[in-house]
Amino acid sequence: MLLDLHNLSVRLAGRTVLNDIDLSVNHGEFIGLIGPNGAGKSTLLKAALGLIGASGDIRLTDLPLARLTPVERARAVAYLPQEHEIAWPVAARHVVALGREPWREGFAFGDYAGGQIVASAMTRMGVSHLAARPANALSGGERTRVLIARALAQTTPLLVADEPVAGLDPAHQIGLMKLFRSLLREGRSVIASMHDLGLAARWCTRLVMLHEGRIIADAAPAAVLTAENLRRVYGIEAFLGEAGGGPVVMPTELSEK
Ligand SMILES: Nc1ncnc2c1ncn2[C@@H]1O[C@H](COP(=O)(O)OP(=O)(O)OP(=O)(O)O)[C@@H](O)[C@H]1O
Repeated sequence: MLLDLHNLSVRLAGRTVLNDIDLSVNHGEFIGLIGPNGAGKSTLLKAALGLIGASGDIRLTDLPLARLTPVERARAVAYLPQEHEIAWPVAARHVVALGREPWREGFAFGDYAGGQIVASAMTRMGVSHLAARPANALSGGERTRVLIARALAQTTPLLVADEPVAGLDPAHQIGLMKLFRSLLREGRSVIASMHDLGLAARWCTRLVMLHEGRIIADAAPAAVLTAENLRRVYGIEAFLGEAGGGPVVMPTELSEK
């Protein structure tokens, strides 16, 4: 098991924001974490990584999270936060190279393998041509892709991404979905929060639907994205169909109250 959450609860400012979450991530899964604004998606991802306090059990790569050192954690899981910001005017290639930090040996002389991994992560995200550009002067979508390249360069078995497709154009959205799927063939897994239900339906192997801090569905996409669940959780009607050999989910209207 890459990640195992049991009885996870989070209270923020005196309010229970996550309630009794049980969730396991195995090798080779692309899990879409869906749910309306404020459902608790970011909180769940942060709590799972130990970035905010939570009660319950968290196991990462079969070990209690608290027993792992920061370097061991960073070798197990890479995290793309929701704010895709880079404040410093450093070259994009240096931002991606930060992903290699957890793997740097004390007195390594040159890092040929690391350099190759950084270059390959940049190629996979289509940002090689931006290598020398100051990262704080990139467009929003370019910055997001640089930060995803950094997470890929970390070569972790698990990638946790908070709204990775936000701000990407349609071609880069689909490209990223295909890239995540290709990681599964390497036995790696991805858990990503998403608002685009069409992309989630088509590319994720499993969807976890959060509503008011609780998991209300955890299954294959078609079983989670039902008319009833969409009405209850999002208050929307949607076209549910099929095209090009895969499911299509297109929100169409607000449900009647
Ligand atoms: N630092 C905080 N202090 C108090 N409440 C918080 C804090 N951070 C988040 N919350 C609350 O916790 C709930 C869950 O927030 P969270 O950011 O996890 O939602 P989300 O599902 O990621 O939403 P979105 O889709 O809008 O990003 C919200 O009601 C939010 O207002």
